[in-house]
Amino acid sequence: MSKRNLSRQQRWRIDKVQAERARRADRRDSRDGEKLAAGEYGPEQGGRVIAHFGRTLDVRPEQGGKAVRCHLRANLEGLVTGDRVIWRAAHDANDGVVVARGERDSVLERPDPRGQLKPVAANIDQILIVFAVEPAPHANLIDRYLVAAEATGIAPVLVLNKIDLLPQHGGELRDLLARYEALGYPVVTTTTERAEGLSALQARLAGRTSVFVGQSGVGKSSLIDRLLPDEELRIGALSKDSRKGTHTTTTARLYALPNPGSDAEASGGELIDSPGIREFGLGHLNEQEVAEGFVEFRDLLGHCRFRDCRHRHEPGCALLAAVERGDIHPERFASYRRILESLGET
Ligand SMILES: Nc1nc2c(ncn2[C@@H]2O[C@H](COP(=O)(O)OP(=O)(O)OP(=O)(O)O)[C@@H](O)[C@H]2O)c(=O)[nH]1
Ligand SMILES: [Zn+2]
Repeated sequence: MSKRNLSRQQRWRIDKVQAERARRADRRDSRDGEKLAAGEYGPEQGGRVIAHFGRTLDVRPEQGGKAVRCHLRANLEGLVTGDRVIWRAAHDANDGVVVARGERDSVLERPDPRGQLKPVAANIDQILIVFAVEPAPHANLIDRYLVAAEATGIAPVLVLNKIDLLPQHGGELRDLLARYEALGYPVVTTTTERAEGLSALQARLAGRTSVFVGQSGVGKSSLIDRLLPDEELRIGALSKDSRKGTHTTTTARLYALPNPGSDAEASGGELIDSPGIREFGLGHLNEQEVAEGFVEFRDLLGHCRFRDCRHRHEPGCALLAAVERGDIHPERFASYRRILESLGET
């Protein structure tokens, strides 16, 4: 539902709250400035944001150890979970201050209530699109997720869960998966019903930062519960002290996954999760971006006879010709058309 049409009074109240926040941040920042000048903070070190609550962040030190609650210098805006930062630990307390943000390899954005794209997480290596034997996926749904993932520039991976429910020969689902594998997408199968049911997924997660997306009921929570069995890990490995003030927000959190093997020190990979990340919309994409989200279209785009070809019935359309030849699967092309039709609906 859209919350874009805020009443004037609501707007005024929001502006007032924001102004008060900014004033508080300014006061805190001038205190930080004094403390920094007075040498009350240790040397600069690297870290990664594992959660954020407004201007307060939890930062995991690069060299390991518990996360530290930090605040931001006023000149730093828009930090998100997954960001790499430079920070300094306070000498006299169990907190710190973030002084700089590192370059981002990637950023995941979502529309805010006003419809503006806002970053929600950074430095993600792969988007795991979870679907399941039940509820059976519609090819169009997988394509929608793939197009949205392609638009972020982050590599998508397809995860078929609940393979314990798969009929003997795999049926239509196997054919569907083969189609996506032929397009170059990695496909991983999982089940939470068997001890080794997650090993292919764990291998895929190792050494990377991932997010899970997918329709309701496909088993995202079940998978994540199995990957992070330890409640302590889920809370984010904060020290008891800094956990006290933790707000119960729906902020994105970064979790270090335990290595399923015997070597506890090796990286099992990292996971960034929040309800806002799991839901995935296409509303902000235009026609060109949707077309580019179909990997097999890319080399053909720009080769239609008419420069403004919309790939409907135009003569000399490179996409339609590729469908004719069998180079583009008709169901993928139908998906493309259906996504275009749905663009204006949200
Ligand atoms: N048979 C079978 N059932 C599973 C498997 N994984 C999850 N389920 C069941 O599927 C149902 C939905 O799982 P959830 O983990 O809640 O799904 P979700 O994707 O997190 O759903 P939302 O929270 O609505 O987004 C639950 O009843 C799970 O027990 C599996 O591998 N095999
Ligand atoms: Zn065309």
